[in-house]
Amino acid sequence: MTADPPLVLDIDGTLTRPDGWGIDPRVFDPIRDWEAPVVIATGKAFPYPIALCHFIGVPELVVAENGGVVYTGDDVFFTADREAAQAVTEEYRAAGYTLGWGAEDTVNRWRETEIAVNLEQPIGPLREIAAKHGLEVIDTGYAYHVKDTTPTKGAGLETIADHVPIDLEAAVAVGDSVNDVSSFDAVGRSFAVGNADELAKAAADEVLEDVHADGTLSVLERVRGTA
Ligand SMILES: O=C(O)COP(=O)(O)O
Ligand SMILES: [Mg+2]
Repeated sequence: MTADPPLVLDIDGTLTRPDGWGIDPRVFDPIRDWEAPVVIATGKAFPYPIALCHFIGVPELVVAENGGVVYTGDDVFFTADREAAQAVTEEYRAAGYTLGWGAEDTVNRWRETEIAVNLEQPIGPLREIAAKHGLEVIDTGYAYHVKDTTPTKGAGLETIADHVPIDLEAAVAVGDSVNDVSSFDAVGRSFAVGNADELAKAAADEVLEDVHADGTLSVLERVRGTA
């Protein structure tokens, strides 16, 4: 008997339309019909992947904020707090910069363990201030994330596997950027979409030719029923 392997899916760059922005609607049905757990592992704030699972109609298994927030379907785990990142961005603002998301800032409004900065803002001073506070800045290609160095998507996956039956050795991960490298290390098989950054490409077992959701859909077709 064959089964589907568990999946670990990144959002931005991975489930997005091949032109780069917005979820590609073609991913909804394969995810909904997948006959094994699907974990959404993202740098986005907690409500975004929860809403994605909700609207697709699958159980909420989520690693959010690059591992800062983990949800097993029953319990939420926080592996950092927002205060240090907040202090960094306050200093960044005091130096005359902005986070770049406008007054209401829905990107950070519900973010609990890190802060994201728009890519149009200068990263040099952000990195300098973050380093003074013992934090790191990672560039996902969609935002700069000011974060504690401890949380990672991969560690979040281990937390999920401690609480729900999911075999990470059998799991397949798809991603596009530096924040997916730890996911790739945590699972049995990993794929970088064609648009992935160099770090993700170097860490993946295989680099796909197809970009964004085209790449991810090709993986789903290939690994369906192979566990
Ligand atoms: O929040 C980001 O910058 C990127 O999000 P992702 O991890 O889902 O690609
Ligand atoms: Mg991504």
